[in-house]
Amino acid sequence: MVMLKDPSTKYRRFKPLDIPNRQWPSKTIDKVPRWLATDLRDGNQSLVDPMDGEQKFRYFQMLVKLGYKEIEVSFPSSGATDFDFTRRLVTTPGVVPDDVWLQVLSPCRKELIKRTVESLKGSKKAILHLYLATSPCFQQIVFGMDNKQSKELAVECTKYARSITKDDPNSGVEEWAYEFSPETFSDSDPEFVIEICEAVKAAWEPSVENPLIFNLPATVEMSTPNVYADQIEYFCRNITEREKISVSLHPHNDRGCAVAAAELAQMAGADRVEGTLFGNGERTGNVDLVTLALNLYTQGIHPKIDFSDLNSVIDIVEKSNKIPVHPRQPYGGQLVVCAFSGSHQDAIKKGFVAREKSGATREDPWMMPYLPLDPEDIGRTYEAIIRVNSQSGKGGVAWIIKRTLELDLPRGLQIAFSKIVQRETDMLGRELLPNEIKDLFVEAYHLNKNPRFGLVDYNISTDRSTSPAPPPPAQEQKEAQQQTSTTGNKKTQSSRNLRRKFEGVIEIDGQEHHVSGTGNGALSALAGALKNLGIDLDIADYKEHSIERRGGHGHGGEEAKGRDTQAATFIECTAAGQAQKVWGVGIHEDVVQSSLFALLSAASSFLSSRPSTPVPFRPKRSDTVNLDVEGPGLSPLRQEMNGAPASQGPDAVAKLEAKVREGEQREQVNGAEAANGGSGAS
Ligand SMILES: CC(=O)SCCNC(=O)CCNC(=O)[C@H](O)C(C)(C)COP(=O)(O)OP(=O)(O)OC[C@H]1O[C@@H](n2cnc3c(N)ncnc32)[C@H](O)[C@@H]1OP(=O)(O)O
Ligand SMILES: CC(C)C(=O)C(=O)O
Repeated sequence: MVMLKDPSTKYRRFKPLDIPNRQWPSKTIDKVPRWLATDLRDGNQSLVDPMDGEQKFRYFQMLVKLGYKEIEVSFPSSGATDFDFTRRLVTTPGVVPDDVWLQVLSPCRKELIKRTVESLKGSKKAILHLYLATSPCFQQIVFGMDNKQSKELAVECTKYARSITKDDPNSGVEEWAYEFSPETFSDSDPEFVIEICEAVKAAWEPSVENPLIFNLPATVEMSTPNVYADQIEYFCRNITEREKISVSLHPHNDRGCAVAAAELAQMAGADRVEGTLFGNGERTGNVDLVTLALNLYTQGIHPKIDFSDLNSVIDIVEKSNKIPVHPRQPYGGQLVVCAFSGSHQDAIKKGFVAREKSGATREDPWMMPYLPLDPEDIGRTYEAIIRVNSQSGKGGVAWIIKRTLELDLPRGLQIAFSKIVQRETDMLGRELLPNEIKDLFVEAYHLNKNPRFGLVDYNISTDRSTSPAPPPPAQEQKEAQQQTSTTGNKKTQSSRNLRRKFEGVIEIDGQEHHVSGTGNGALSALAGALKNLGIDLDIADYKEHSIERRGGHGHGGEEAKGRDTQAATFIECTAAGQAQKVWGVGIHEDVVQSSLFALLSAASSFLSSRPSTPVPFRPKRSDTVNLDVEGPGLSPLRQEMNGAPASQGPDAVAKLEAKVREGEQREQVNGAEAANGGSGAS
């Protein structure tokens, strides 16, 4: 079987209504309709496994909690489950609030109407809902009835219903309302719909205070939504005693336009909408009440339904229906507050940064690229907004780091880290979760543990052996402003433009060593010390900001307790004479220490980026070595390391590594000798 070449022979084009002076296109929706949730009836009847009493009960309680005041709870004549459930609602004290209407559905069959009415005995507010098909297709095929017979049956059943409900003082219900649905309204002759509804109205005799509900279902959605709106406008204009009528919509979603149909039809004059949460229902479903409500909300109209915790609603709906909410479902779908693609993430991130900077409160106007609704308003978190896969760019990655670690990465570091993330997503072939990205960052920039270097102790002092320094480069101006003489965390004010001396103990690959170096500030003094180790790094970029955090990362895995302020430092280094750039990150309560950590982080990355390269020089444990002074026999090796670009190829690197290992072995022998009573001098 294939699609027809000419489908017009089989499918007739829908003939639109001729109402040339239609008003609805220039109307707007400016009020909340009456909502009727039919999840427990129309939704339930379409499930593979309809809900049991317990599931219906829990679902009902959720609908009440959300704020629905009219709930179609069952088709009581269908069997014990629905009948007993209705009885349970009516007879369990406190379950149905006084302002909530229980609605039940019955076909136009007297014995079924009677049973239906019985199920409500004892309730406060009840809506009896009868339906009868009015479209020629249904009349002819299903019922074998013409218009006249349909009208007679509708009137007869309405009169019967009236006699056992509002006209019966012993009905056992405090307040009755009546709803009639000309089923397949969307495919019915509009004039006949008016005719049958006038007859039903006359049989029921509604009042302004207690209007009759004419529910006009698109039982099957058969046309574009504007046609449905025309049909509704036609009905609203032509039905008499409009003030005694509540015009209700019941759109199904066969063409995927149920939401649009419901919205245009409200513009056309409807007062009430029937639907289900997330659109469960026959075939393609009923109109989605969540979308309708939140569409209103994002137009500044509170829908009177509280979706503040949409996730728990989804949870109950999915468990009860045994159907997952589609990841792309408007508002509720898992993916609808997420952006994977780089340019979307970038725009959203910029949007949030701008909002934060402007000091906007939660109530202030929402202006956010790609996000029509503030996810927080429906209980969804910002963390979920940006998700990272191989389509993502630096903006999204930076956003995740901002949210998880409170770090504002400089642009260059964003680019560098996003390459690391990209490599990982390409390798894994899947999305990376925020925590995985955070862990990747912590590992890449050694926030928990620097694999090669550890700052054990240090002292920054004025280097009195040298003359005042020339004007400092960018990062050192920053250092100069800090101008601290620091021992551990203690700082004292010092004079400007004096050279600094770093003296300290650095752990290198597990062994502690005394090192020293000088520079225009603490950072460059450490850089000087590293240079003496053969790691010649120039600082090309330096950024720093403070972070207020509760707990979180510190170097060496220390957890900061309580709320405290820390400094985050980002340093980009170039290896002298090479194009290679590496970033280092440091976090510490002390700003100087934070920058020293950042440099050691960069140094570690620099070495690690050169495969299997050990630290060029490894003095013995406990040796005190002033590396400002060239150690005997060290210089050639160090020079080789400095001068050996990674591009020299594996052979060159291997040779170099062999030399280094030889040197290490020599040192170990020396160390053993020293331990056995040697002088320990290098
Ligand atoms: C558009 C809608 O969603 S309408 C709601 C549909 N929901 C349900 O049907 C769920 C509950 N239904 C049921 O439990 C059963 O179908 C019952 C109890 C209503 C009827 O069961 P049965 O008597 O076994 O009939 P069955 O289901 O086989 O067929 C439906 C019958 O009702 C008739 N019928 C259908 N709609 C209506 C109506 N609105 N008014 C009167 N009769 C109707 C059909 O013509 C058919 O009659 P027939 O047996 O004389 O041909
Ligand atoms: C009973 C009616 C309202 C119905 O469910 C429909 O037409 O879809």
